[in-house]
Amino acid sequence: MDATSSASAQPMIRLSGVGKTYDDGTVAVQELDLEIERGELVCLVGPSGCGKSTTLKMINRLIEPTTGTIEIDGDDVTHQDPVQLRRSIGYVIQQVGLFPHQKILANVMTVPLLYGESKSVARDRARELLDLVGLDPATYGDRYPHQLSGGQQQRVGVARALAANPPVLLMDEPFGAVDPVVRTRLQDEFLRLQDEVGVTVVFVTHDIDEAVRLGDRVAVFASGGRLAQFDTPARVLGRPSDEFVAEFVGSTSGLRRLAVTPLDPAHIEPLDGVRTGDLGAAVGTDISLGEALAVLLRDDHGVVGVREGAQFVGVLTPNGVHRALRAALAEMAAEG
Ligand SMILES: Nc1ncnc2c1ncn2[C@@H]1O[C@H](COP(=O)(O)OP(=O)(O)OP(=O)(O)O)[C@@H](O)[C@H]1O
Repeated sequence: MDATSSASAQPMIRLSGVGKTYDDGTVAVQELDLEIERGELVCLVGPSGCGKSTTLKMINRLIEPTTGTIEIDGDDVTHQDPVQLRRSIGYVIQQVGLFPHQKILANVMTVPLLYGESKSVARDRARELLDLVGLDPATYGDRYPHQLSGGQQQRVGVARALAANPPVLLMDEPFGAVDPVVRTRLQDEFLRLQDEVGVTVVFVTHDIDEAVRLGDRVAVFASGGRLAQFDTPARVLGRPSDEFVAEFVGSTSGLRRLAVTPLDPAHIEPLDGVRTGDLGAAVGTDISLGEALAVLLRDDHGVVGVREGAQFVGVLTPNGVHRALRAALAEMAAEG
């Protein structure tokens, strides 16, 4: 095995036996073991005060653990210079922390400049990043932070955190302060962006809907910093590991689970005889069952086109979706 393959075989972030007891005796995190793969998006979720933020801040050493070790890409973070470490890890928080007296472009440029890039390289990089987060640099670059909406400021925060090309991005309730509609849009955009950039993300939220929507895996914390379950969204919702998780994910977990259950292609029906011009809405083949149901309910045509790229490959009908729902619900019931 060469150096590259052994490096990529290990998790990007590994917490082993990590604990934090604050000076006043508060146990914020207990004996935490967590391994996060390269390119994975892991959500830490749980009720207020269960140790999510403390865990996140131990990864970039804003807080020192009392016990255990934390490795990033195989290197123990406690052996690294904290300032250097923090520069190499992106960090996005709810209070974006943009410099109020600097224009947006200058705000994003700070990071490449800090790394010793020339002004012109830093400016190009900042423009590219603003574009990446969906803000036209020509429109927004010359504005000051207070001239942007909360959601737009949050995007700038994400752009700035990505400016150093960090392998790891830590996010603490980044979309917590924006209204639900903007929040959903930011979540969608962020998922696309994360896919494109391939960065490993640890994302703190107290909102189970946000966690199952974004996370490849979800770590559910119980109070006292106990990790109650670490699993895929579908399994956390479908097979909670204990009473606490079951209660936390709530009684609507069946519905939530549909949102993370992919539509089985077996339930897409052939196009036979349907003129694509007659189809109202169209969806992709990677749609979730929950979305399929929602689109069908919204659309008055009763038939929704399914596209792969530009090509129509079939249709969704109320019958097909009904069959898919029954199959998925039966599977959930069988899993108990
Ligand atoms: N500096 C501190 N000194 C003492 N106790 C602290 C300190 N910071 C946090 N705590 C306590 O540690 C526990 C975990 O806090 P933490 O902020 O990690 O929780 P959280 O899950 O992120 O909560 P929230 O969702 O409310 O932000 C809480 O009981 C909190 O009161």
